[in-house]
Amino acid sequence: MTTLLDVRDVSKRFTMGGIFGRKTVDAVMDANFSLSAENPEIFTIIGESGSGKTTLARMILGLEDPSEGEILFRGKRVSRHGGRAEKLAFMSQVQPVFQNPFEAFNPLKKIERYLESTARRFLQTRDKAVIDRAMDEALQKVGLSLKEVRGRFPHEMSGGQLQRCAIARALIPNPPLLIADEPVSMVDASLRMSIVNLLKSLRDDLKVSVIYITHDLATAYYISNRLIIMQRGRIVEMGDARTVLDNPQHPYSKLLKASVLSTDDAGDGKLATDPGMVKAAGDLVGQAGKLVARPDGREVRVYG
Ligand SMILES: Nc1ncnc2c1ncn2[C@@H]1O[C@H](COP(=O)(O)OP(=O)(O)OP(=O)(O)O)[C@@H](O)[C@H]1O
Repeated sequence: MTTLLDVRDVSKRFTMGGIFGRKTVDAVMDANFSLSAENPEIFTIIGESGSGKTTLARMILGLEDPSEGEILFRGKRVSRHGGRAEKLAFMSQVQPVFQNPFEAFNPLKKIERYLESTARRFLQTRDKAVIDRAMDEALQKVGLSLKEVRGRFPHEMSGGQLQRCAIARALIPNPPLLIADEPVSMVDASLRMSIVNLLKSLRDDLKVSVIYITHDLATAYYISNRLIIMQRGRIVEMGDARTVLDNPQHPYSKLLKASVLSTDDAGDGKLATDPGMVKAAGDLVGQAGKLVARPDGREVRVYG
């Protein structure tokens, strides 16, 4: 297997405050997983608020350096430092899609301006015909066209359409990997599934791998190949998405699943939790993980 992304023993500790009020947060602890270059997949990172999902994504994007461990993309170490050309080459391979498309676009700028500057930057050309073609191709991949988008400002589009434009922008350099951090949580409920299906078709039709970060177990179940469940910085369970979600092994994963089924808040993407159960699950985290063989022959790794 050729490895696309290799996350090896990665931890991130933030230190805040001065010498007297110093505080540290272990945002990510000992994360390990890898994605294959040959088999594009949707790899989901799930966990409630503050569990370290975004920090892990920022390290994969080279926006933060790990405190320990290393992240390799196609065998090369990902780092916040490095020259402009090196960064551009990396960014053409790994592109982010953020949560709020309305924040990703300046309300005073036409959408095509963003697409244009991305195309100019990655294709290293000023040729208008080449740039227009690249923009149109990327927009077609998300079910839009340059004709539909041209001349429009962000507020003239729905959240779903704007998120498609953000995904189109990310696709301009033809990256093999997208990191989508809660890409549907700010999109109208009625349009969410169309974005989720779009991620699925990027994987199936364009062979793009997607790291999908979410609170939402339902969409995770629907599109993911594999997933990891994070709690307070640690991966507590990892495996085939349906195997894990059909029959979670770790107490925290069980709790997440139970919370979705039992609270009204789940629709907002926030999971209500019982503090007693969270503590019980938390106490188990930090013990060595073990592979659990399931009767159907599949395996999940369970920590605790
Ligand atoms: N730059 C930073 N400085 C200090 N602490 C940070 C920083 N970034 C994140 N943290 C802390 O690290 C922990 C993990 O945060 P992170 O944003 O990665 O979680 P998350 O799972 O993405 O949460 P959410 O779903 O709310 O976005 C939290 O306790 C957060 O407060």
